[in-house]
Amino acid sequence: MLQVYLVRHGETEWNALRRIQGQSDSALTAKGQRQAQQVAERVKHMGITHIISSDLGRTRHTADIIARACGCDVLSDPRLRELDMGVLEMRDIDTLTLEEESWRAQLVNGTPDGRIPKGESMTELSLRMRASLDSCRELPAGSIPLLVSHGMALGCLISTVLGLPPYAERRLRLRNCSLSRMDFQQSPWLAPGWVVETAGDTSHLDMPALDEIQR
Ligand SMILES: O=C(O)[C@@H](CO)OP(=O)(O)O
Repeated sequence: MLQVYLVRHGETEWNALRRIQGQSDSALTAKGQRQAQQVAERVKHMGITHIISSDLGRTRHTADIIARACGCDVLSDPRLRELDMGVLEMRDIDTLTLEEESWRAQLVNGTPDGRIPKGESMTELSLRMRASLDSCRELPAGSIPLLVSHGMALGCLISTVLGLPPYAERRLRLRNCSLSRMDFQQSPWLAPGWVVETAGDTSHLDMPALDEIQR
């Protein structure tokens, strides 16, 4: 049975300041680097064979820390990037105008093809995340990959595997450096496919991590 581990990157400067990143980037804080070391300690004896990361800086830095502990190289997959949040990237979440807030709301209220201007829809996000997950099935037998990605991106992936709409990710709390796992199950009794083994586990972190809206 293929097991795929999923890690959200460590806390960043803009996570702590409540600024929207999307496909823009900010550096890991000291706390974020410590979180990455702690998740690395947790997984280093799990036989991870491949570390596959979004190509954004915050995920690459987290992946490099995990890779050093696991003795693996990091492969880059841009399909694991965070949702493109268009014109709202780099903005402070708390100072959006009513109109801007209404664009953001389209991501979470099920508006068909809803998106922030110049940004990406949740359906587009879920399709590219699912394609990245599915490509793990092409790795050699016995591989145990670990994917390093983002809060909305991983939430969207887990939600859609469960048969929920992509925006159900709002109902999942995936804190910085939380660990999740999906298995691809071939069973004569159950429909073959992806199964969520665990989501958002932070038991390896020694201090509370922010959730993605830092409340
Ligand atoms: O892009 C962001 O600001 C947040 C949104 O949830 O995602 P992440 O910190 O996981 O990249």
